[in-house]
Amino acid sequence: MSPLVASLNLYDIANVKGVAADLSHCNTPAQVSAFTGFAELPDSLKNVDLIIIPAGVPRKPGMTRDDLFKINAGIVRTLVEAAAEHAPNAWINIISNPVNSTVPIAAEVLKQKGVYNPRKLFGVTTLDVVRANTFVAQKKNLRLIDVDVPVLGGHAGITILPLLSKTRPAVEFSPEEIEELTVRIQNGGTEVVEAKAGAGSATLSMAYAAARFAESCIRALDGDESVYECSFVQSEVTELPFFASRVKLCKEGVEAFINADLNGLTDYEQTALEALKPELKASIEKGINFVKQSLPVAA
Ligand SMILES: NC(=O)C1=CN([C@@H]2O[C@H](COP(=O)(O)OP(=O)(O)OC[C@H]3O[C@@H](n4cnc5c(N)ncnc54)[C@H](O)[C@@H]3O)[C@@H](O)[C@H]2O)C=CC1
Ligand SMILES: O=C([O-])CC(=O)C(=O)O
Repeated sequence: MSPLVASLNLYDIANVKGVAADLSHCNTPAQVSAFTGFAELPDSLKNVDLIIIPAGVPRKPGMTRDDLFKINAGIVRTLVEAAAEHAPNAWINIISNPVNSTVPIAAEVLKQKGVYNPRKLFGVTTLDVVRANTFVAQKKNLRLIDVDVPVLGGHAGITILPLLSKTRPAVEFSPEEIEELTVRIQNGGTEVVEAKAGAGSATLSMAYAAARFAESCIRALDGDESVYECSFVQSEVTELPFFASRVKLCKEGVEAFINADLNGLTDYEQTALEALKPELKASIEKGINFVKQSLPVAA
């Protein structure tokens, strides 16, 4: 199989090139194409295997990701409707914020279209893992390539739950370091939004994260049986219907949840997990209700 990757409105030309370049070392002849809208998808690409959706407005200083809902909810709904029609079997990677709501929106749209496969719908939270690995490596003078920190929950503020106690290789952190690192990881996106002072949010680091996640999807599609990533997916690891956790990927999408990550949490992590649930639940419900309460799009 030769997985094809269709990407809708990737951030900008530089990022399209960044994703394409990063994917070029895959063993599979992956192709990356950018379209100005999925309706324009050429016939020859109708059966793409992977669709990446980063379309939508970014934050400005002072905004939360949820402030983007008003505009981005409709954009994601429209693109997923088109994806359902043109490539109903494709895996979908949702980057557009607020991910905590846009993934449930996508799921509802796919359900309405009768093509929902929860194993193939992913919210891209890879940037949280990239940040966690980077900050821990810097703090502990480790080689970045050696560090792996699972980040669970969702993709906004306190819903981002880095499990520092599960860092590989095993690392000791003081309570002060845990607090400092957790807050820095949770606020990484906001830090960039403020530094860019109105010129957008994280762009190149997101392109890197999108490329990493897309490459993992392609490897799994191609039969690699050792692919693990954190992602915001339909989930049963907590009582919430969607939750980011480490998942094992296979040709058919999510193969298994790595539930073990939630065993033996520290008191700090357990408290943070309980604290994030009401916000994440509300964001999920907001997305679901947006689709359920919308008038059907005229045929
Ligand atoms: N999941 C994550 O970790 C991250 C998510 N993001 C999110 O990605 C989204 C895009 O951010 P940037 O690339 O920085 O913004 P940008 O403004 O640079 O690019 C947005 C793209 O969306 C397209 N677009 C706008 N309205 C559209 C519509 N109605 N239909 C189709 N395409 C449309 C634009 O043409 C443009 O190509 C934002 O929602 C941002 O919050 C950004 C960084 C990290
Ligand atoms: O913070 C934002 O608005 C963009 C984003 O999701 C991130 O950088 O993690």
